[in-house]
Amino acid sequence: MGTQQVDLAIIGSGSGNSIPDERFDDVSIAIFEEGVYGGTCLNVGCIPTKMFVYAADVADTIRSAERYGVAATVDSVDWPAIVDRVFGRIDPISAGGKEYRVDRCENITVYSSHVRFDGRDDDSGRYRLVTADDDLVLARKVVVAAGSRSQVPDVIADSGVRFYTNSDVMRLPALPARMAIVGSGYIAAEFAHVFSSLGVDVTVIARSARLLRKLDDDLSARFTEVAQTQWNVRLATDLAGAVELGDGVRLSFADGSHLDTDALLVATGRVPNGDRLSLDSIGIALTDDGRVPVDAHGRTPAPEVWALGDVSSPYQLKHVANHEQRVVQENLLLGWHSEDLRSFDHRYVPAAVFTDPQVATVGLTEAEARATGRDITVKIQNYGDVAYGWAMEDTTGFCKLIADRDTGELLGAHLIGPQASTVVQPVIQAMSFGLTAREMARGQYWIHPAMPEVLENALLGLDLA
Ligand SMILES: Cc1cc2nc3c(=O)[nH]c(=O)nc-3n(C[C@H](O)[C@H](O)[C@H](O)COP(=O)(O)OP(=O)(O)OC[C@H]3O[C@@H](n4cnc5c(N)ncnc54)[C@H](O)[C@@H]3O)c2cc1C
Ligand SMILES: NC(=O)c1ccc[n+]([C@@H]2O[C@H](COP(=O)([O-])OP(=O)(O)OC[C@H]3O[C@@H](n4cnc5c(N)ncnc54)[C@H](O)[C@@H]3O)[C@@H](O)[C@H]2O)c1
Repeated sequence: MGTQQVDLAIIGSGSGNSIPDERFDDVSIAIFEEGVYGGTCLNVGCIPTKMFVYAADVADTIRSAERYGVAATVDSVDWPAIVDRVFGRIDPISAGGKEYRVDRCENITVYSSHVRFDGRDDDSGRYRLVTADDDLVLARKVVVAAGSRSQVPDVIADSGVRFYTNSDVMRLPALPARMAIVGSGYIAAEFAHVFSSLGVDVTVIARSARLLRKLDDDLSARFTEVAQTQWNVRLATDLAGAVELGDGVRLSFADGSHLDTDALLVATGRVPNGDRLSLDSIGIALTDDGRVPVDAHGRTPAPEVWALGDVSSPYQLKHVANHEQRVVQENLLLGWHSEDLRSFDHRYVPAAVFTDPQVATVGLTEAEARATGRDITVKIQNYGDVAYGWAMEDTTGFCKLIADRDTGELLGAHLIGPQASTVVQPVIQAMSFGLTAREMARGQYWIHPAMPEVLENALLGLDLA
Protein backbone atom coordinates (compact mmCIF):
# COMPACT_ATOMS: atom_id res chain seq x y z
CA MET A 1 0.00 0.00 0.00
CA GLY A 2 1.28 3.45 -0.93
CA THR A 3 0.05 6.98 -0.46
CA GLN A 4 0.45 9.73 -3.03
CA GLN A 5 -0.68 13.33 -3.16
CA VAL A 6 -1.62 14.71 -6.58
CA ASP A 7 -3.10 17.89 -7.98
CA LEU A 8 -5.43 16.01 -10.31
CA ALA A 9 -6.90 12.50 -10.36
CA ILE A 10 -8.58 11.14 -13.49
CA ILE A 11 -10.81 8.09 -13.20
CA GLY A 12 -10.97 6.32 -16.56
CA SER A 13 -8.56 6.23 -19.50
CA GLY A 14 -11.10 6.67 -22.33
CA SER A 15 -11.77 10.32 -23.09
CA GLY A 16 -10.28 11.11 -19.66
CA ASN A 17 -6.84 10.10 -20.94
CA SER A 18 -6.89 13.02 -23.41
CA ILE A 19 -7.03 15.64 -20.65
CA PRO A 20 -3.33 15.85 -19.79
CA ASP A 21 -1.61 17.71 -22.64
CA GLU A 22 1.48 19.94 -22.47
CA ARG A 23 -0.50 22.56 -20.53
CA PHE A 24 -0.68 20.07 -17.66
CA ASP A 25 3.04 19.28 -17.59
CA ASP A 26 3.46 21.00 -14.24
CA VAL A 27 0.45 19.28 -12.70
CA SER A 28 0.91 16.04 -10.75
CA ILE A 29 -1.66 13.57 -12.04
CA ALA A 30 -2.94 10.09 -11.18
CA ILE A 31 -4.87 8.16 -13.84
CA PHE A 32 -6.91 5.15 -12.71
CA GLU A 33 -7.87 2.44 -15.18
CA GLU A 34 -9.24 -0.89 -14.01
CA GLY A 35 -9.66 -2.33 -17.51
CA VAL A 36 -7.83 -2.13 -20.80
CA TYR A 37 -6.07 1.19 -21.33
CA GLY A 38 -7.85 3.56 -23.72
CA GLY A 39 -11.43 2.77 -22.69
CA THR A 40 -14.49 1.51 -24.50
CA CYS A 41 -14.33 3.22 -27.89
CA LEU A 42 -10.82 2.06 -28.73
CA ASN A 43 -10.92 -1.44 -27.25
CA VAL A 44 -14.47 -2.77 -27.28
CA GLY A 45 -16.62 -0.08 -28.90
CA CYS A 46 -16.60 2.26 -31.89
CA ILE A 47 -13.28 1.33 -33.47
CA PRO A 48 -13.26 -2.47 -33.47
CA THR A 49 -16.99 -2.67 -34.27
CA LYS A 50 -16.55 -0.46 -37.32
CA MET A 51 -13.59 -2.55 -38.44
CA PHE A 52 -15.82 -5.64 -38.31
CA VAL A 53 -18.62 -3.68 -40.01
CA TYR A 54 -16.23 -2.84 -42.82
CA ALA A 55 -15.46 -6.54 -43.37
CA ALA A 56 -19.21 -7.27 -43.32
CA ASP A 57 -19.85 -4.50 -45.86
CA VAL A 58 -17.17 -5.97 -48.13
CA ALA A 59 -18.85 -9.39 -47.96
CA ASP A 60 -22.24 -7.83 -48.74
CA THR A 61 -20.84 -5.88 -51.67
CA ILE A 62 -19.47 -9.08 -53.15
CA ARG A 63 -22.76 -10.89 -52.60
CA SER A 64 -24.68 -8.17 -54.43
CA ALA A 65 -22.12 -7.83 -57.22
CA GLU A 66 -24.01 -9.91 -59.75
CA ARG A 67 -26.84 -7.38 -59.75
CA TYR A 68 -24.42 -4.92 -61.32
CA GLY A 69 -23.05 -7.37 -63.88
CA VAL A 70 -19.98 -8.36 -61.89
CA ALA A 71 -19.46 -12.05 -61.25
CA ALA A 72 -18.12 -12.66 -57.74
CA THR A 73 -18.83 -14.92 -54.79
CA VAL A 74 -17.90 -15.04 -51.11
CA ASP A 75 -16.08 -18.38 -50.97
CA SER A 76 -15.33 -18.35 -47.27
CA VAL A 77 -14.90 -16.06 -44.30
CA ASP A 78 -11.69 -16.40 -42.28
CA TRP A 79 -12.96 -15.19 -38.90
CA PRO A 80 -9.67 -15.66 -37.00
CA ALA A 81 -7.94 -13.59 -39.69
CA ILE A 82 -10.55 -10.83 -39.33
CA VAL A 83 -10.13 -10.86 -35.54
CA ASP A 84 -6.34 -10.77 -35.90
CA ARG A 85 -6.48 -7.87 -38.32
CA VAL A 86 -8.73 -5.85 -36.00
CA PHE A 87 -7.00 -6.49 -32.70
CA GLY A 88 -3.55 -6.80 -34.23
CA ARG A 89 -3.97 -3.11 -35.01
CA ILE A 90 -5.91 -2.02 -31.91
CA ASP A 91 -4.08 -3.81 -29.08
CA PRO A 92 -0.72 -2.12 -29.80
CA ILE A 93 -2.42 1.30 -29.72
CA SER A 94 -3.84 0.57 -26.29
CA ALA A 95 -0.51 -0.81 -25.02
CA GLY A 96 1.37 2.12 -26.55
CA GLY A 97 -1.00 4.64 -24.96
CA LYS A 98 -0.42 3.14 -21.53
CA GLU A 99 3.33 2.85 -22.05
CA TYR A 100 3.46 6.53 -23.03
CA ARG A 101 1.73 7.60 -19.82
CA VAL A 102 3.74 5.22 -17.59
CA ASP A 103 7.20 5.65 -19.10
CA ARG A 104 7.27 9.06 -20.70
CA CYS A 105 5.06 11.34 -18.62
CA GLU A 106 7.03 12.16 -15.49
CA ASN A 107 4.15 13.99 -13.86
CA ILE A 108 1.68 11.09 -14.32
CA THR A 109 1.20 7.90 -12.30
CA VAL A 110 -1.05 5.19 -13.74
CA TYR A 111 -2.93 2.95 -11.31
CA SER A 112 -4.18 -0.23 -13.00
CA SER A 113 -6.96 -1.09 -10.62
CA HIS A 114 -10.45 -0.18 -9.53
CA VAL A 115 -10.69 3.02 -7.52
CA ARG A 116 -13.41 4.54 -5.38
CA PHE A 117 -13.87 7.65 -3.28
CA ASP A 118 -13.44 7.44 0.48
CA GLY A 119 -14.54 10.88 1.62
CA ARG A 120 -12.13 13.75 2.16
CA ASP A 121 -8.93 13.92 4.16
CA ASP A 122 -9.56 15.62 7.53
CA ASP A 123 -6.37 17.71 7.45
CA SER A 124 -5.93 18.73 3.82
CA GLY A 125 -9.53 18.50 2.58
CA ARG A 126 -8.22 16.54 -0.42
CA TYR A 127 -10.33 13.78 -1.91
CA ARG A 128 -9.34 10.29 -0.72
CA LEU A 129 -9.20 7.77 -3.55
CA VAL A 130 -8.65 4.16 -2.55
CA THR A 131 -7.72 1.49 -5.07
CA ALA A 132 -8.50 -2.22 -4.99
CA ASP A 133 -4.73 -2.71 -4.51
CA ASP A 134 -4.94 -0.64 -1.31
CA ASP A 135 -3.17 2.41 -2.69
CA LEU A 136 -4.37 5.75 -1.37
CA VAL A 137 -4.26 8.88 -3.51
CA LEU A 138 -5.10 12.28 -2.06
CA ALA A 139 -6.24 14.60 -4.84
CA ARG A 140 -7.10 18.28 -4.92
CA LYS A 141 -9.16 17.91 -8.09
CA VAL A 142 -10.82 14.88 -9.67
CA VAL A 143 -12.23 14.18 -13.12
CA VAL A 144 -14.70 11.31 -13.18
CA ALA A 145 -14.59 9.82 -16.68
CA ALA A 146 -15.53 6.28 -15.70
CA GLY A 147 -17.78 5.44 -18.66
CA SER A 148 -20.51 2.80 -18.69
CA ARG A 149 -20.85 -0.98 -18.78
CA SER A 150 -23.22 -3.50 -20.35
CA GLN A 151 -26.53 -3.92 -18.62
CA VAL A 152 -27.53 -7.58 -18.47
CA PRO A 153 -31.19 -8.45 -17.77
CA ASP A 154 -31.60 -10.52 -14.58
CA VAL A 155 -33.25 -13.33 -16.48
CA ILE A 156 -29.93 -13.92 -18.26
CA ALA A 157 -27.52 -12.86 -15.51
CA ASP A 158 -29.21 -15.13 -12.95
CA SER A 159 -29.56 -18.11 -15.30
CA GLY A 160 -25.86 -18.99 -15.28
CA VAL A 161 -25.76 -19.51 -19.08
CA ARG A 162 -22.73 -18.43 -21.10
CA PHE A 163 -23.45 -15.13 -22.78
CA TYR A 164 -21.40 -12.50 -24.59
CA THR A 165 -21.41 -8.73 -24.65
CA ASN A 166 -19.53 -6.24 -26.79
CA SER A 167 -16.55 -6.83 -24.48
CA ASP A 168 -15.88 -10.38 -25.62
CA VAL A 169 -18.00 -11.22 -28.67
CA MET A 170 -15.46 -9.70 -31.04
CA ARG A 171 -12.84 -12.19 -29.83
CA LEU A 172 -14.89 -15.37 -30.29
CA PRO A 173 -12.47 -18.15 -31.33
CA ALA A 174 -14.78 -19.25 -34.16
CA LEU A 175 -17.98 -18.05 -35.78
CA PRO A 176 -21.01 -19.83 -34.31
CA ALA A 177 -23.56 -21.30 -36.72
CA ARG A 178 -26.39 -19.46 -34.91
CA MET A 179 -26.43 -16.34 -32.76
CA ALA A 180 -29.29 -14.86 -30.74
CA ILE A 181 -29.00 -11.14 -29.98
CA VAL A 182 -31.16 -9.84 -27.14
CA GLY A 183 -31.85 -6.11 -27.53
CA SER A 184 -32.83 -3.89 -30.42
CA GLY A 185 -30.74 -0.75 -30.11
CA TYR A 186 -27.47 0.42 -31.64
CA ILE A 187 -25.29 -2.48 -30.53
CA ALA A 188 -27.79 -5.16 -31.54
CA ALA A 189 -28.25 -3.56 -34.98
CA GLU A 190 -24.52 -3.30 -35.65
CA PHE A 191 -23.62 -6.82 -34.50
CA ALA A 192 -26.61 -8.36 -36.32
CA HIS A 193 -25.18 -6.88 -39.52
CA VAL A 194 -21.62 -8.01 -38.74
CA PHE A 195 -22.39 -11.60 -37.84
CA SER A 196 -25.13 -12.13 -40.41
CA SER A 197 -23.01 -10.80 -43.26
CA LEU A 198 -20.14 -13.01 -42.17
CA GLY A 199 -22.38 -16.07 -42.42
CA VAL A 200 -23.99 -16.54 -38.99
CA ASP A 201 -27.72 -17.30 -38.76
CA VAL A 202 -28.76 -14.30 -36.61
CA THR A 203 -31.96 -13.87 -34.61
CA VAL A 204 -32.66 -10.47 -33.06
CA ILE A 205 -34.97 -10.59 -30.05
CA ALA A 206 -36.69 -7.27 -29.39
CA ARG A 207 -38.85 -6.50 -26.41
CA SER A 208 -40.46 -3.65 -28.34
CA ALA A 209 -42.53 -3.74 -31.50
CA ARG A 210 -39.78 -2.06 -33.53
CA LEU A 211 -36.01 -2.03 -33.79
CA LEU A 212 -34.13 1.22 -33.04
CA ARG A 213 -37.37 2.41 -31.49
CA LYS A 214 -35.86 5.52 -29.88
CA LEU A 215 -35.24 7.00 -33.33
CA ASP A 216 -37.78 8.77 -35.53
CA ASP A 217 -40.87 6.56 -36.09
CA ASP A 218 -40.56 6.42 -39.89
CA LEU A 219 -36.88 5.58 -39.66
CA SER A 220 -37.37 2.91 -37.05
CA ALA A 221 -40.32 1.42 -38.99
CA ARG A 222 -38.34 1.26 -42.23
CA PHE A 223 -35.29 -0.19 -40.49
CA THR A 224 -37.46 -2.86 -38.85
CA GLU A 225 -38.99 -3.71 -42.23
CA VAL A 226 -35.62 -4.10 -43.93
CA ALA A 227 -34.11 -5.98 -40.97
CA GLN A 228 -36.87 -8.57 -41.21
CA THR A 229 -35.79 -9.36 -44.76
CA GLN A 230 -32.21 -10.05 -43.78
CA TRP A 231 -32.22 -11.46 -40.24
CA ASN A 232 -34.65 -13.46 -38.12
CA VAL A 233 -36.40 -10.82 -36.05
CA ARG A 234 -38.70 -11.53 -33.11
CA LEU A 235 -40.58 -8.37 -32.14
CA ALA A 236 -42.54 -7.71 -28.93
CA THR A 237 -40.90 -10.74 -27.37
CA ASP A 238 -40.31 -11.05 -23.63
CA LEU A 239 -37.51 -13.32 -22.55
CA ALA A 240 -38.69 -15.65 -19.77
CA GLY A 241 -35.69 -17.92 -19.19
CA ALA A 242 -32.37 -19.26 -20.42
CA VAL A 243 -30.75 -22.67 -19.89
CA GLU A 244 -27.58 -24.37 -21.13
CA LEU A 245 -28.26 -26.79 -23.96
CA GLY A 246 -25.22 -28.81 -24.94
CA ASP A 247 -22.67 -26.24 -26.15
CA GLY A 248 -25.40 -23.65 -26.65
CA VAL A 249 -28.32 -21.99 -24.95
CA ARG A 250 -32.10 -22.46 -25.03
CA LEU A 251 -34.03 -19.22 -24.62
CA SER A 252 -37.66 -19.42 -23.60
CA PHE A 253 -40.16 -16.65 -24.13
CA ALA A 254 -43.25 -15.41 -22.30
CA ASP A 255 -45.51 -16.70 -25.08
CA GLY A 256 -44.34 -20.26 -24.39
CA SER A 257 -42.07 -20.57 -27.44
CA HIS A 258 -38.32 -21.15 -27.34
CA LEU A 259 -35.19 -20.66 -29.43
CA ASP A 260 -32.00 -22.72 -29.44
CA THR A 261 -28.80 -20.90 -30.25
CA ASP A 262 -25.05 -21.49 -30.28
CA ALA A 263 -24.09 -18.04 -28.99
CA LEU A 264 -26.07 -15.51 -26.98
CA LEU A 265 -25.19 -11.82 -27.29
CA VAL A 266 -26.68 -9.34 -24.83
CA ALA A 267 -27.14 -5.77 -26.10
CA THR A 268 -29.73 -4.26 -23.80
CA GLY A 269 -28.23 -0.89 -23.00
CA ARG A 270 -25.33 0.40 -20.93
CA VAL A 271 -25.37 1.66 -17.33
CA PRO A 272 -23.09 4.49 -16.21
CA ASN A 273 -20.31 3.38 -13.83
CA GLY A 274 -20.95 6.06 -11.18
CA ASP A 275 -22.61 3.49 -8.90
CA ARG A 276 -19.24 1.81 -8.29
CA LEU A 277 -17.39 4.89 -7.06
CA SER A 278 -18.80 5.39 -3.52
CA LEU A 279 -19.78 8.89 -4.57
CA ASP A 280 -22.04 9.24 -1.54
CA SER A 281 -18.88 9.52 0.54
CA ILE A 282 -18.26 12.93 -1.08
CA GLY A 283 -21.89 14.03 -1.12
CA ILE A 284 -22.84 13.16 -4.71
CA ALA A 285 -26.17 11.40 -5.35
CA LEU A 286 -26.71 9.91 -8.81
CA THR A 287 -29.52 11.15 -11.07
CA ASP A 288 -32.66 9.02 -11.40
CA ASP A 289 -31.22 7.43 -14.53
CA GLY A 290 -27.94 6.61 -12.80
CA ARG A 291 -25.67 9.38 -14.07
CA VAL A 292 -23.26 11.54 -12.11
CA PRO A 293 -24.99 14.93 -12.01
CA VAL A 294 -23.11 17.77 -13.70
CA ASP A 295 -23.89 21.37 -14.60
CA ALA A 296 -23.36 22.78 -18.09
CA HIS A 297 -19.63 23.15 -17.38
CA GLY A 298 -19.04 19.58 -16.14
CA ARG A 299 -19.02 20.47 -12.43
CA THR A 300 -20.52 17.91 -10.04
CA PRO A 301 -22.08 18.99 -6.72
CA ALA A 302 -18.72 18.22 -4.98
CA PRO A 303 -16.29 21.16 -5.32
CA GLU A 304 -13.39 20.51 -7.74
CA VAL A 305 -14.90 17.19 -8.87
CA TRP A 306 -15.73 17.21 -12.57
CA ALA A 307 -17.36 14.55 -14.74
CA LEU A 308 -17.67 13.83 -18.44
CA GLY A 309 -18.64 11.18 -20.95
CA ASP A 310 -20.87 8.14 -20.47
CA VAL A 311 -20.71 8.33 -16.67
CA SER A 312 -22.52 11.66 -16.60
CA SER A 313 -23.73 12.59 -20.07
CA PRO A 314 -27.25 12.06 -21.39
CA TYR A 315 -25.52 10.91 -24.62
CA GLN A 316 -23.48 7.71 -24.70
CA LEU A 317 -21.49 8.66 -27.79
CA LYS A 318 -17.76 9.06 -28.31
CA HIS A 319 -17.98 12.38 -30.13
CA VAL A 320 -19.94 13.72 -27.15
CA ALA A 321 -17.47 12.27 -24.61
CA ASN A 322 -14.62 13.89 -26.55
CA HIS A 323 -16.43 17.23 -26.72
CA GLU A 324 -17.14 17.13 -22.99
CA GLN A 325 -13.51 16.21 -22.35
CA ARG A 326 -12.35 19.31 -24.24
CA VAL A 327 -14.76 21.50 -22.25
CA VAL A 328 -13.67 20.06 -18.89
CA GLN A 329 -10.02 20.28 -19.93
CA GLU A 330 -10.41 24.02 -20.65
CA ASN A 331 -12.37 24.54 -17.46
CA LEU A 332 -9.73 22.81 -15.33
CA LEU A 333 -7.25 25.38 -16.63
CA LEU A 334 -9.68 28.25 -16.07
CA GLY A 335 -10.51 27.16 -12.52
CA TRP A 336 -13.68 25.99 -10.74
CA HIS A 337 -14.87 29.53 -9.93
CA SER A 338 -13.98 31.17 -13.25
CA GLU A 339 -16.59 33.49 -14.76
CA ASP A 340 -15.56 32.30 -18.23
CA LEU A 341 -16.15 28.57 -17.91
CA ARG A 342 -16.86 26.77 -21.21
CA SER A 343 -20.21 24.98 -21.57
CA PHE A 344 -21.24 21.67 -23.10
CA ASP A 345 -23.00 22.13 -26.43
CA HIS A 346 -25.75 19.50 -26.57
CA ARG A 347 -27.94 21.35 -29.06
CA TYR A 348 -27.51 19.16 -32.13
CA VAL A 349 -26.02 15.82 -31.16
CA PRO A 350 -25.88 13.52 -34.18
CA ALA A 351 -25.56 9.74 -34.20
CA ALA A 352 -25.15 7.05 -36.80
CA VAL A 353 -25.77 3.33 -36.60
CA PHE A 354 -23.32 1.40 -38.76
CA THR A 355 -25.66 -1.41 -39.65
CA ASP A 356 -27.33 -2.44 -42.89
CA PRO A 357 -28.70 -0.13 -44.13
CA GLN A 358 -26.82 2.66 -42.38
CA VAL A 359 -28.85 5.02 -40.22
CA ALA A 360 -28.05 8.60 -39.23
CA THR A 361 -29.92 11.14 -37.21
CA VAL A 362 -29.66 14.66 -35.79
CA GLY A 363 -32.13 16.93 -34.02
CA LEU A 364 -35.76 16.34 -33.19
CA THR A 365 -37.82 13.37 -34.34
CA GLU A 366 -41.11 14.28 -36.03
CA ALA A 367 -43.03 13.40 -32.84
CA GLU A 368 -40.73 15.62 -30.76
CA ALA A 369 -40.99 18.46 -33.27
CA ARG A 370 -44.80 18.25 -33.27
CA ALA A 371 -44.80 18.23 -29.47
CA THR A 372 -43.12 21.65 -29.46
CA GLY A 373 -46.33 23.09 -30.92
CA ARG A 374 -44.48 24.73 -33.81
CA ASP A 375 -45.91 24.66 -37.32
CA ILE A 376 -43.60 22.15 -38.98
CA THR A 377 -43.09 20.86 -42.49
CA VAL A 378 -41.76 17.37 -43.22
CA LYS A 379 -40.27 15.97 -46.41
CA ILE A 380 -39.27 12.36 -47.05
CA GLN A 381 -37.02 12.06 -50.10
CA ASN A 382 -36.29 8.57 -51.41
CA TYR A 383 -32.71 7.69 -52.27
CA GLY A 384 -33.95 5.90 -55.39
CA ASP A 385 -35.34 9.17 -56.80
CA VAL A 386 -31.98 10.94 -56.97
CA ALA A 387 -29.26 10.04 -59.43
CA TYR A 388 -26.80 8.14 -57.25
CA GLY A 389 -29.44 6.20 -55.36
CA TRP A 390 -31.11 5.38 -58.67
CA ALA A 391 -27.77 4.20 -60.10
CA MET A 392 -27.42 1.89 -57.11
CA GLU A 393 -31.04 0.76 -57.58
CA ASP A 394 -31.70 1.53 -53.93
CA THR A 395 -35.30 0.79 -52.96
CA THR A 396 -35.40 1.33 -49.21
CA GLY A 397 -33.35 4.42 -48.35
CA PHE A 398 -34.75 7.83 -47.57
CA CYS A 399 -33.85 11.19 -46.12
CA LYS A 400 -36.45 12.78 -43.87
CA LEU A 401 -36.16 16.45 -43.01
CA ILE A 402 -38.21 18.39 -40.50
CA ALA A 403 -38.25 22.20 -40.51
CA ASP A 404 -40.17 25.11 -39.05
CA ARG A 405 -42.57 26.15 -41.83
CA ASP A 406 -42.39 29.87 -41.06
CA THR A 407 -38.71 30.39 -40.42
CA GLY A 408 -37.21 27.53 -42.42
CA GLU A 409 -35.16 26.52 -39.36
CA LEU A 410 -34.04 22.92 -39.67
CA LEU A 411 -35.25 20.91 -36.70
CA GLY A 412 -34.30 17.35 -37.54
CA ALA A 413 -32.82 15.04 -40.16
CA HIS A 414 -33.20 11.26 -40.26
CA LEU A 415 -31.57 9.14 -42.90
CA ILE A 416 -31.55 5.47 -43.74
CA GLY A 417 -29.52 4.18 -46.67
CA PRO A 418 -26.03 3.98 -48.14
CA GLN A 419 -23.52 6.51 -46.77
CA ALA A 420 -26.13 7.90 -44.35
CA SER A 421 -23.47 8.58 -41.69
CA THR A 422 -21.65 10.85 -44.14
CA VAL A 423 -24.60 12.35 -46.02
CA VAL A 424 -26.04 13.70 -42.75
CA GLN A 425 -23.00 15.85 -41.95
CA PRO A 426 -24.03 18.98 -43.94
CA VAL A 427 -27.31 19.10 -41.97
CA ILE A 428 -25.42 18.97 -38.69
CA GLN A 429 -23.35 21.88 -39.97
CA ALA A 430 -26.41 23.84 -41.12
CA MET A 431 -28.19 23.33 -37.81
CA SER A 432 -25.10 24.19 -35.76
CA PHE A 433 -24.44 27.41 -37.66
CA GLY A 434 -28.06 28.46 -38.10
CA LEU A 435 -28.46 28.05 -41.87
CA THR A 436 -32.10 27.85 -42.88
CA ALA A 437 -33.42 25.16 -45.23
CA ARG A 438 -33.69 27.64 -48.10
CA GLU A 439 -30.19 29.03 -47.58
CA MET A 440 -28.77 25.55 -47.38
CA ALA A 441 -30.57 24.34 -50.50
CA ARG A 442 -29.76 27.20 -52.82
CA GLY A 443 -26.80 28.97 -51.19
CA GLN A 444 -24.31 26.39 -52.42
CA TYR A 445 -23.58 23.92 -55.22
CA TRP A 446 -24.46 20.26 -54.74
CA ILE A 447 -22.09 17.95 -56.58
CA HIS A 448 -23.94 16.05 -59.25
CA PRO A 449 -24.58 13.14 -59.18
CA ALA A 450 -23.35 12.51 -55.63
CA MET A 451 -25.44 11.05 -52.81
CA PRO A 452 -25.94 14.35 -50.92
CA GLU A 453 -28.34 15.33 -53.71
CA VAL A 454 -30.86 13.34 -51.66
CA LEU A 455 -30.47 16.09 -49.07
CA GLU A 456 -30.78 18.88 -51.64
CA ASN A 457 -34.00 17.39 -52.94
CA ALA A 458 -35.39 16.90 -49.46
CA LEU A 459 -34.65 20.57 -48.68
CA LEU A 460 -36.35 21.71 -51.87
CA GLY A 461 -39.35 19.51 -51.07
CA LEU A 462 -40.08 21.19 -47.74
CA ASP A 463 -43.30 23.19 -47.81
CA LEU A 464 -41.95 26.47 -46.44
CA ALA A 465 -44.03 29.61 -45.93
C1 LIG B 1 -20.08 -1.79 -28.99
C2 LIG B 1 -20.07 -0.29 -28.92
C3 LIG B 1 -19.96 0.44 -30.08
C4 LIG B 1 -19.95 1.83 -30.03
N1 LIG B 1 -19.87 2.53 -31.20
C5 LIG B 1 -19.88 3.87 -31.16
C6 LIG B 1 -19.79 4.62 -32.37
O1 LIG B 1 -19.69 4.07 -33.47
N2 LIG B 1 -19.82 5.97 -32.29
C7 LIG B 1 -19.93 6.61 -31.09
O2 LIG B 1 -19.97 7.85 -31.07
N3 LIG B 1 -20.01 5.93 -29.92
C8 LIG B 1 -19.99 4.59 -29.93
N4 LIG B 1 -20.05 3.88 -28.76
C9 LIG B 1 -20.13 4.64 -27.48
C10 LIG B 1 -18.71 5.08 -27.03
O3 LIG B 1 -17.85 3.97 -27.04
C11 LIG B 1 -18.78 5.70 -25.65
O4 LIG B 1 -19.72 6.75 -25.65
C12 LIG B 1 -17.43 6.29 -25.22
O5 LIG B 1 -16.40 5.35 -25.39
C13 LIG B 1 -17.49 6.78 -23.78
O6 LIG B 1 -16.22 7.28 -23.40
P1 LIG B 1 -15.88 7.56 -21.87
O7 LIG B 1 -14.51 8.14 -21.85
O8 LIG B 1 -16.99 8.28 -21.25
O9 LIG B 1 -15.86 6.12 -21.20
P2 LIG B 1 -14.94 4.86 -21.47
O10 LIG B 1 -14.23 4.91 -22.76
O11 LIG B 1 -15.79 3.68 -21.19
O12 LIG B 1 -13.80 4.98 -20.35
C14 LIG B 1 -14.05 4.77 -19.01
C15 LIG B 1 -12.95 3.91 -18.42
O13 LIG B 1 -13.03 4.00 -17.01
C16 LIG B 1 -12.64 2.78 -16.46
N5 LIG B 1 -13.23 2.73 -15.12
C17 LIG B 1 -14.55 2.79 -14.80
N6 LIG B 1 -14.72 2.80 -13.48
C18 LIG B 1 -13.48 2.73 -12.94
C19 LIG B 1 -13.01 2.69 -11.61
N7 LIG B 1 -13.84 2.76 -10.55
N8 LIG B 1 -11.67 2.59 -11.39
C20 LIG B 1 -10.81 2.54 -12.44
N9 LIG B 1 -11.21 2.58 -13.72
C21 LIG B 1 -12.53 2.69 -13.96
C22 LIG B 1 -13.22 1.75 -17.41
O14 LIG B 1 -12.49 0.53 -17.33
C23 LIG B 1 -13.06 2.44 -18.77
O15 LIG B 1 -11.91 2.01 -19.45
C24 LIG B 1 -20.04 2.50 -28.78
C25 LIG B 1 -20.13 1.76 -27.60
C26 LIG B 1 -20.13 0.38 -27.66
C27 LIG B 1 -20.22 -0.41 -26.39
N1 LIG C 1 -22.85 3.80 -33.76
C1 LIG C 1 -22.93 4.31 -32.53
O1 LIG C 1 -22.85 5.51 -32.29
C2 LIG C 1 -23.09 3.37 -31.36
C3 LIG C 1 -22.94 2.00 -31.53
C4 LIG C 1 -23.12 1.18 -30.42
C5 LIG C 1 -23.43 1.74 -29.20
N2 LIG C 1 -23.55 3.08 -29.07
C6 LIG C 1 -23.93 3.69 -27.78
O2 LIG C 1 -24.00 2.71 -26.78
C7 LIG C 1 -25.28 2.75 -26.19
C8 LIG C 1 -25.66 1.39 -25.73
O3 LIG C 1 -26.02 0.58 -26.85
P1 LIG C 1 -27.17 -0.50 -26.73
O4 LIG C 1 -27.52 -0.97 -28.07
O5 LIG C 1 -26.79 -1.50 -25.69
O6 LIG C 1 -28.33 0.36 -26.06
P2 LIG C 1 -29.63 1.05 -26.69
O7 LIG C 1 -30.14 1.92 -25.61
O8 LIG C 1 -29.37 1.62 -28.02
O9 LIG C 1 -30.61 -0.16 -26.90
C9 LIG C 1 -30.92 -1.05 -25.86
C10 LIG C 1 -32.11 -1.89 -26.30
O10 LIG C 1 -32.29 -2.96 -25.38
C11 LIG C 1 -33.67 -3.03 -25.04
N3 LIG C 1 -33.76 -3.59 -23.69
C12 LIG C 1 -33.44 -2.97 -22.53
N4 LIG C 1 -33.65 -3.82 -21.51
C13 LIG C 1 -34.09 -4.97 -22.04
C14 LIG C 1 -34.48 -6.22 -21.49
N5 LIG C 1 -34.44 -6.43 -20.17
N6 LIG C 1 -34.88 -7.20 -22.33
C15 LIG C 1 -34.92 -6.98 -23.66
N7 LIG C 1 -34.58 -5.82 -24.24
C16 LIG C 1 -34.17 -4.84 -23.43
C17 LIG C 1 -34.18 -1.63 -25.15
O11 LIG C 1 -35.56 -1.64 -25.38
C18 LIG C 1 -33.39 -1.10 -26.34
O12 LIG C 1 -34.02 -1.41 -27.55
C19 LIG C 1 -26.19 3.32 -27.27
O13 LIG C 1 -27.34 3.90 -26.74
C20 LIG C 1 -25.31 4.32 -27.94
O14 LIG C 1 -25.39 5.55 -27.26
C21 LIG C 1 -23.39 3.90 -30.13
